[in-house]
Amino acid sequence: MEKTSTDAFPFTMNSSEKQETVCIFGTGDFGRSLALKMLQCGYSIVFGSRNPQKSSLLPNGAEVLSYSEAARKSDIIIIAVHREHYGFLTELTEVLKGKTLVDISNNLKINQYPESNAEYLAQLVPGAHVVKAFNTISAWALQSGALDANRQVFVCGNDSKAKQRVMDIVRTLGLTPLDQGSLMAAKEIENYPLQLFPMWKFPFYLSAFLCVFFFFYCVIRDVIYPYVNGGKDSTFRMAISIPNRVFPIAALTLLALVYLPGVIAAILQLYRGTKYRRFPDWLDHWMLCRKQLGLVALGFASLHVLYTLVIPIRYYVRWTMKNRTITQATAKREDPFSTSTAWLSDSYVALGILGFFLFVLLGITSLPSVSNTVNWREFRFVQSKLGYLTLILCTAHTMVYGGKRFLSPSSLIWYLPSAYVIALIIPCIVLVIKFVLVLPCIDKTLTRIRQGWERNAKPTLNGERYLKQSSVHLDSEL
Ligand SMILES: Cc1cc2nc3c(=O)[nH]c(=O)nc-3n(C[C@H](O)[C@H](O)[C@H](O)COP(=O)(O)OP(=O)(O)OC[C@H]3O[C@@H](n4cnc5c(N)ncnc54)[C@H](O)[C@@H]3O)c2cc1C
Ligand SMILES: NC(=O)C1=CN([C@@H]2O[C@H](COP(=O)(O)OP(=O)(O)OC[C@H]3O[C@@H](n4cnc5c(N)ncnc54)[C@H](OP(=O)(O)O)[C@@H]3O)[C@@H](O)[C@H]2O)C=CC1
Ligand code: HEM
Ligand SMILES: [Fe+3]
Repeated sequence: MEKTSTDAFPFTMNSSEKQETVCIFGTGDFGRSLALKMLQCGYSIVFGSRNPQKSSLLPNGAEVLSYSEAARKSDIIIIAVHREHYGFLTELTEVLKGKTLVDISNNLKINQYPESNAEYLAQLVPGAHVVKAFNTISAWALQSGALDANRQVFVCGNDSKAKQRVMDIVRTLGLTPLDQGSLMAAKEIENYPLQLFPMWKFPFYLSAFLCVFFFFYCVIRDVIYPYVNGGKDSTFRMAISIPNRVFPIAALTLLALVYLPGVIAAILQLYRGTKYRRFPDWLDHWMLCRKQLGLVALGFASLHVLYTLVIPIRYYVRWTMKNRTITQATAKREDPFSTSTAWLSDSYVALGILGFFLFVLLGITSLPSVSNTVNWREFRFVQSKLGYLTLILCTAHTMVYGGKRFLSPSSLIWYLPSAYVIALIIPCIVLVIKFVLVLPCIDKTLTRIRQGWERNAKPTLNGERYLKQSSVHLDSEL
């Protein structure tokens, strides 16, 4: 279908509305940036200011009046003033009656006040329609146009017409309005810009713990043990060898922890015989940050691949190979070619490559621009089915890497097994339980539960089942 020029923009104002006048209270950073952007988009702007004569640096074309005069010029007023300075608005109650006030304010810390700034504004000026918007956009981004970070503008308000008008303005500015409902949502919207990677905390802390634990574990086995038992200085291993153990082990462990909650969820649902009971908080939170866990795991796996690529150029590897060649030459001995070793080493590398390929595919599908193009079944197929295949390949890669040394007593050092053996524990548990869950007899019951069947549902007169009156309590058993 031929795209006409008007379709090029998601939303354009027709010429009569072009001159819509919008009033902005406050000639500070945000007021000025927003005014500039709105003037560029065809609005006419009138500022309300404490000192109209003194206001400088204002965009050309914007009028500056006192607050009360400016309020008379438009029925939509954007309050670009800090909440602490809202007091003067009570004197304007009459002139603001029936008008739309847009609260854009943020606070310095989460839940700084008992009520949201928008609800506070609504209390100060009860006759006006308060709409929350723009607080997630920075003045700088508005001015510089660098809106890549976040184009989303969360909007909420009790009056749907007023909210719609604000959303139209948001669209005209090339931003994406997200209706969050009534003014009760304002508190969450105000807390949003103050959060710092809320879903990344657990994955980051867990990764840090895994790296530190396995680093020291490998130092004990690879540096301290040879030193204590032979005075050998292997500290150089801390540069590449040990990180190239820690990173892949962290990747494999985190990958397994991405799929463990789904397995626990399934066991819980089977045990309870229903899906209508909430998961315990720790499991809910764990499930909600699987994406972050998976992406951190992919990061570690990528590091491992990079470290592995440099193995052949390392001085220590080249010295060892040269030395081994000279030793054989002087001893006139040639190590026989071992097909099984060749098989083992090529297979584990091949498994690693395939596992990493799928790992990257999981990462790509989690990009919003990609996940928005697939439906939920396709998304689940990649994330769940191919996700498990990734876990199987990476686990197999690690097992075959161990090869003949795997679980052999000779690889114990001070009774400590090789680090990769420990890394295999969680993935193997997940895969074994998953294998049991997909057995037809169990899978059939689980599927029925997930389709709404309940083990203890009481039958009713007309034979229909209705849900057990299990109130949705938090299940504190676990
Ligand atoms: C690189 C990488 C990127 C990733 N990106 C994403 C991503 O973008 N988005 C994402 O979600 N995951 C992402 N993941 C994590 C993981 O791939 C998905 O969460 C995947 O869907 C998990 O599949 P699963 O079979 O373990 O569990 P699921 O398929 O999620 O769940 C198993 C069953 O448990 C039940 N269940 C699941 N969640 C709940 C719940 N909250 N309440 C009640 N029942 C529930 C369902 O009935 C479901 O059938 C990523 C992982 C990696 C490695
Ligand atoms: N800066 C940003 O990037 C963002 C800011 N916000 C929100 O926008 C609002 C304005 O922020 P910003 O523009 O940065 O703040 P500024 O301090 O730069 O400007 C605030 C303006 O409020 C007016 N004002 C009215 N009464 C008072 C008073 N008693 N004391 C001080 N100023 C008063 C002043 O305008 P005048 O002198 O003309 O009266 C002043 O310029 C805040 O609520 C902020 O949380 C939201 C998102 C991003
Ligand atoms: C291109 C992909 C990959 C290649 C070429 C590769 C190659 C290798 C190599 C050569 C080793 C031995 C390293 C050494 O001896 O110093 C190794 C070990 C290992 N790899 Fe990979 N790998 C790949 C992907 C992965 C992925 C995706 C994972 C897991 C998510 C993984 C997990 C491991 C683990 C746990 C070890 C054992 C580390 C140890 O204890 O020494 N690998 N890999
Ligand atoms: Fe809770």
